[in-house]
Amino acid sequence: MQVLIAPSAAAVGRFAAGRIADVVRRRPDAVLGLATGSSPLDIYADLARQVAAGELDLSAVRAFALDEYIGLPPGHPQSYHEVIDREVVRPTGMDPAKVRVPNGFAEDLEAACEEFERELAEVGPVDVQILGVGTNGHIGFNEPMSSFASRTRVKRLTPATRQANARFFDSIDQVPELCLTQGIGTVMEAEELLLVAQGAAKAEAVARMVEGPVSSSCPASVLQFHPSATVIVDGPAASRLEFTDYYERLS
Ligand SMILES: N[C@@H]1[C@@H](O)[C@H](O)[C@@H](COP(=O)(O)O)O[C@@H]1O
Repeated sequence: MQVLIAPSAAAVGRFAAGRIADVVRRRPDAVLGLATGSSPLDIYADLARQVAAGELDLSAVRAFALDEYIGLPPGHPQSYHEVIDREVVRPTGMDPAKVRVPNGFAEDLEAACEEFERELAEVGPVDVQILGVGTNGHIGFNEPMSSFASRTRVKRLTPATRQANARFFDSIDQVPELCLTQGIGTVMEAEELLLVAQGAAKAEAVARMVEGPVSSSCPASVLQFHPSATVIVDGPAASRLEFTDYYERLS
């Protein structure tokens, strides 16, 4: 695992976007793994800036989102389908026909998970998977105690995650209780994992992920087993790390 400490939250996004842009310049139809949440927003903003400046073309990229709420109607502004469209696809000029989000509104959710996995197997592997980390160490919506072998499936959100995501809704009652998420086994098949975290609220999760034992009590710790995982954090998110001499500081 490579750990990089960036001088600011914005620099985390800029540096991660640079890595992704390099992959797409080498392979214009690269397969990207997209994450939602606040953590990757600076990445998407920087990619959009590069596209607007004519430095990057994302129109041939294929992309798969990590997760989706169950039960939000199509078009709901907080459904991840909408979030990905609004924050990633439209600003960066990706082709919506090449972007897949698990279908949380399917009548048969198991079949929707199988179809998502089938398509990922056909188009994949994912070249670069973008990840954030929850304060409880979750990746995607793989909450603590998720199996490291898990595939795309229905999961129940923990009260802590519903509370953390309530800021995107009018009240916590509106936050769905169930979701679809790529499994940890699914995520680990990506060629490269790029996890970003900013702010002191993530410091403990970052320390457990990077320096703690590999355990499903902190799902993100599985990144220690990935052959090509990079964690990019700002100073506050790095503040609980003990072995900082071993990590690279970006300038
Ligand atoms: N499902 C998402 C994750 O993909 C995200 O990485 C994490 C952290 O969110 P944030 O980046 O907003 O802190 O929790 C959310 O619930």
